[in-house]
Amino acid sequence: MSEGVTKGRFITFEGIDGAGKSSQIAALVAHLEGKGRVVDQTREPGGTELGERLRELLLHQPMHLETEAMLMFAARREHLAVRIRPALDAGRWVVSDRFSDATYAYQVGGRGLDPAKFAALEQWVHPGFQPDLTLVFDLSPERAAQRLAGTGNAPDRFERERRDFFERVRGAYLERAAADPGRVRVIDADRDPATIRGEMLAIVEERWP
Ligand SMILES: Nc1ncnc2c1ncn2[C@@H]1O[C@H](COP(=O)(O)OP(=O)(O)OP(=O)(O)O)[C@@H](O)[C@H]1O
Ligand SMILES: Cc1cn([C@H]2C[C@H](O)[C@@H](COP(=O)(O)O)O2)c(=O)[nH]c1=O
Repeated sequence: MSEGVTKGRFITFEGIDGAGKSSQIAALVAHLEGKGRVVDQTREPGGTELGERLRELLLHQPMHLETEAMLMFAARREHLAVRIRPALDAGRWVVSDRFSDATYAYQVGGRGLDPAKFAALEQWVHPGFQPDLTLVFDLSPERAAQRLAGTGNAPDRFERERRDFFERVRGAYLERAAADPGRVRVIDADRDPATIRGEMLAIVEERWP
């Protein structure tokens, strides 16, 4: 990296549907921009023209679980090539609503994908590359379902899953956090938004004052 260019950082947000990620992403982006960072906010599946088209299929079209996992990684491959890597190389910060931990949680934990197949896809698509920081918003499926019901939005294919599916997804996120505590931080999302925001910003500030 040439002198004078600030190194870009890659921060990802994770959690079961309805845990409250979206609300907090906006707060983090505003905080980082307030500190003069140039931030690229994005999401998965999605973040590119092709990725957004794949998102439509993934959220609405029934498919085999391995097809689902491979399409998640296909969208991610494009996202890395077109958006994430160029932004980081240019010194920008990238804040993404989900990345590969979501595939581990939803497809391995939730659907029962063979973890060796997940590891092979991860190794193919981003060998040796992980987010600098991952924030997992941890909430019970019961509370998350109440929150989602309150939005009045029509549920997608994932949001229509049963409670036990989300229990497994939640468990897989916690497993992933336990395996890599330096990168993955768990935030108790069953609190008021201001308290959650304070803890989230403290974690980021501690790492990059
Ligand atoms: N801490 C909180 N306490 C109570 N309600 C909350 C809290 N955080 C978010 N909500 C509300 O819960 C709903 C879901 O929040 P949000 O869209 O941020 O979740 P999400 O994790 O991004 O969900 P998804 O992954 O499905 O997009 C929204 O109506 C939001 O206003
Ligand atoms: C990246 C990724 C996502 N999913 C699921 C998780 C959510 O239910 C949707 C995305 O919707 P969001 O409201 O924007 O979070 O997709 C998944 O199953 N596997 C993945 O890798």
